[in-house]
Amino acid sequence: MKTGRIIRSLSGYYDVQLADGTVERTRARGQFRKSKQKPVVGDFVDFESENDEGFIWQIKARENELIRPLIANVDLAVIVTAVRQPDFTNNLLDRQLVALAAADVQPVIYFSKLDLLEANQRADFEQVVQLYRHIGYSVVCSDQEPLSQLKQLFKDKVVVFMGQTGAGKSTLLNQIAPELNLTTGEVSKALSRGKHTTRQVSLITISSYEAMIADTPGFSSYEVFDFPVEDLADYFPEMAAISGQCRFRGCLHLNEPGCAVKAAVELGTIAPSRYNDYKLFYNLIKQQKPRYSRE
Ligand SMILES: Nc1nc2c(ncn2[C@@H]2O[C@H](COP(=O)(O)OP(=O)(O)OP(=O)(O)O)[C@@H](O)[C@H]2O)c(=O)[nH]1
Ligand SMILES: [Zn+2]
Repeated sequence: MKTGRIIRSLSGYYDVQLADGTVERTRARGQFRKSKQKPVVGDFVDFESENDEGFIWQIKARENELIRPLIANVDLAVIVTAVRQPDFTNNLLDRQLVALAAADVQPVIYFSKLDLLEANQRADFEQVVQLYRHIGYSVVCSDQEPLSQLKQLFKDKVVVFMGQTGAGKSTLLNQIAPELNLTTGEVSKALSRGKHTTRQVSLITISSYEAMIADTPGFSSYEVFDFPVEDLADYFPEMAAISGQCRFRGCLHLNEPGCAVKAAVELGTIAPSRYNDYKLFYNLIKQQKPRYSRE
């Protein structure tokens, strides 16, 4: 029996990479389908394979799992966020941060197109950069030697890229891995194929970064929030850090007296934009059809 990580799946076959870097082809047992457990790219599996034939016998427990693209055990997600074309909005970035936190995937914020800002606009935008850094997020700016910073963050990690169309995902990926040769400036083929066909994500080793990169972008802003509304504050790190100081356990930080979060907003230690997005997302989740109940 061998153990490795699935890096690609193609019509019933899986390419599994072993610790020494070699790749072997194998298949999933029929039994997985019956139990609704299906191996996905990123999974660690025990398998057998000889001359490209054999079976996966066991899927190891997953650290996390993204649905679009379907991939398991992701270490980092780079949220590519343009400051212009399209214009930056806190809402979109916070949405993606919340979605990643709910999926238990560590985010990296990458601000692209900073070169399009005039000097005074760039100085103003630094407040946004500092706001997110202060919360504790890793923030990389396109005009501050981004590649060397990303290199440090990516080491030994499995990385997925996400972000709005036109945000600059392909452009950034081309800088990191020119060998991928992605088309930019239009809906790039390599990155968008996943939306319309059954083509699956592959994990590609980028040796100069000592990292593996998913060649299909991750979910973007249009996700519904797929968790109970009571969990929302957990996904705002600066709120989660102080919610224990609220007078009431289970405080939703809306109208409750003695709310430490609201006090922090008034003091300015929590940014109004973040708290507004919290309230906005709270209402959005409330309006969604209830898929979770806590009874
Ligand atoms: N000035 C400037 N333009 C950029 C930057 N990054 C990307 N662009 C441009 O923005 C446009 C969109 O970039 P892409 O890399 O194709 O964006 P994408 O996120 O891959 O877009 P989709 O493939 O539609 O998802 C292209 O014309 C790029 O040349 C940047 O840092 N500065
Ligand atoms: Zn509270």
